[in-house]
Amino acid sequence: MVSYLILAIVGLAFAYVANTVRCFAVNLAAAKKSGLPYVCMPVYTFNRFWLSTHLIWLPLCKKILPASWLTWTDFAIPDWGWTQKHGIYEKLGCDMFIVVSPGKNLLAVADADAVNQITTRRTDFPKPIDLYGSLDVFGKNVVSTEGAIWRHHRKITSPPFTERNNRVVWEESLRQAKSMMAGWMKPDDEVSKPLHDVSDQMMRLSLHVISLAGFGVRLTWPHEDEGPQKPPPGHSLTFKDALTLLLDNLLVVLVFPKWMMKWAPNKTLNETYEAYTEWYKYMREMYNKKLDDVTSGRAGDGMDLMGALVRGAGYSADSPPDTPTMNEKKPGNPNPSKPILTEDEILGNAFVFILAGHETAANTIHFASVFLAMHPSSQRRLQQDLDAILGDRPSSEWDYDDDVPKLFGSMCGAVMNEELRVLPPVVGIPKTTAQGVPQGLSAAGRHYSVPAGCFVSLSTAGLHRNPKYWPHTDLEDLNNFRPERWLLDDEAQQSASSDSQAQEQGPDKEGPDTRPDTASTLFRPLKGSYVPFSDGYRSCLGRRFGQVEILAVLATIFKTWSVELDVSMFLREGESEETLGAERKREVWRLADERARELMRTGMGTIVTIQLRGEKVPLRFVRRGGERFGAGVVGK
Ligand code: HEM
Repeated sequence: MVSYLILAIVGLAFAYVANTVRCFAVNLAAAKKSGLPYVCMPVYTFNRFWLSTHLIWLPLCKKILPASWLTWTDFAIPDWGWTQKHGIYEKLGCDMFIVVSPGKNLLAVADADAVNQITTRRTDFPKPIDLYGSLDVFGKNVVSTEGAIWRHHRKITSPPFTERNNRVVWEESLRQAKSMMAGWMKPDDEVSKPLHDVSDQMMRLSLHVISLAGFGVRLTWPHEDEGPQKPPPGHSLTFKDALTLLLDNLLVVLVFPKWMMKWAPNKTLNETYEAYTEWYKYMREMYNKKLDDVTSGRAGDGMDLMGALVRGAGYSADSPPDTPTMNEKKPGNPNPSKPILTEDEILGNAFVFILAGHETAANTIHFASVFLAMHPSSQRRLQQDLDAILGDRPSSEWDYDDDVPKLFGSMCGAVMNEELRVLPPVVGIPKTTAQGVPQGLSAAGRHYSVPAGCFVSLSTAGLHRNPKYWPHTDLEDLNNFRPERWLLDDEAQQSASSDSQAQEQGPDKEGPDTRPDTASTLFRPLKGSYVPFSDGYRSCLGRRFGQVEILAVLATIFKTWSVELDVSMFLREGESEETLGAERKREVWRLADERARELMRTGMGTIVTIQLRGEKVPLRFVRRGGERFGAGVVGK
């Protein structure tokens, strides 16, 4: 009996190895046929088993194998697109290459021309939607679907993203940013305490903005609340607590089945389940209220995402939900017996808007603050531009139509663009080719054939550092945050057309995105070389929403405050920042700067978006004029 078992195990192992070798040979042959450069790997980096155990095997391989056998380890961690950036393309001498493995071929792209072709040939290079299944927590949505179903979702979810609605985003962002700062400092304070949770606070700010602008629910900061908030009748958590808990434990929600979250003897799982069910209840209440508003002809305020989703699903005053023919009347409904969007799909879209919209913008504001603390002279230049644009007017008088285009075209826009260049929240935008259908692709005057069933990664980290596309002093300069690279000299500025961002409208519902990424008064990257918001048909729906929010928050903070690296951990006993001599000041700042650089180099990891996963960079905000570590002190 035992010998049969051993035989069966050996047989299975043999079959597994034989199949692995066969798959590798097939993928290698396809890569050779493609005409593209390729490198070989013994494992597929995104294989589930490898993903969960690579931290055990990799050090082991590095210990026992000779260095010449280890070239594949460059690609063996899931975040290799980030750790390698453009360096790997330089090493291989090309801007596109295939990583061949037994599981799948992967095409890595840092070529702008190829990116343009891929993003505009939607059916040839669709999204690998199996990767996005976990986003269907509440229902299918515009992010997790493809083909006709995606078109359907996109058509219904696009209308609220208009300039009129971005005005609401602007106003709420100004309000929330002021409030966040008030939570850190009293009106007479000159300096904040060391802040170790700036990223969490920015996340909260961004959540507050989307909550009001998207769903009409204004969220408050703890210092604005009069005592702890009570959940309303029928709820065990407040809306804010449910949403915050849900997003704080997002990974739990995406990975664990709901029954396990409910029944497992684990507090985090149980609490996350409670947040999940509570948020669902709130969204259903919001949905029902909106349904009532829409079917009785009452208009929604502001951006009103939920209202747009309900109206898009076919409900109106003429077609309340109990009208049997409601959906038959709607053009484009492939199956008249079913609603245009089901209730689950409406809630699914509401959830991904919050997910896609809050972390990306929050990261940008957080890292822009960290970078500005590390580069005081760029910060001063930003503040000079803010003074020139906004003068002495209080933020209640800042004007969306007048001021936003100017902010876009100033150092404020340059800081935002540069942060998104250096640290795009999505470092590899995933696409694929269909099984059985290779796809032609041309780049640098040559024609290639991308293998069928190939995973394609548009490497934002690589493209954004490709020396072909960016003004730079040397290669290292491309890794650095230098917003001044976006500023044009006077002559170039004059020849640039007058502000195109001011006239920008919402995204096209179905066509590829042809809108420029940046203001015309700043450096305009070659199309396809700068894609923090992706591009083409599947470009970000909330791009302008995010940009307006980021500009509003940066302007609010830096008009009044400066940010500095907190140096407390480098002070000796008895030392204080106020009494440090010039030399010692320079020394502690250098140490804080080095630590920040090291963390940004080694501490980043991707879960949905890229962020510092362990230790954070502590910051302090000081009233302008009271800086302790200005450009004069730190020498940059
Ligand atoms: C700095 C801010 C933002 C950045 C950098 C960003 C980036 C991106 C990227 C790279 C994609 C493509 C993802 C992929 O193909 O897998 C995307 C898609 C999307 N984003 Fe954003 N985003 C931002 C803000 C927002 C906001 C504020 C919202 C909504 C309120 C939003 C909603 C969406 C949606 C719905 C999609 C899917 C579009 C589709 O597939 O048709 N994003 N975003």
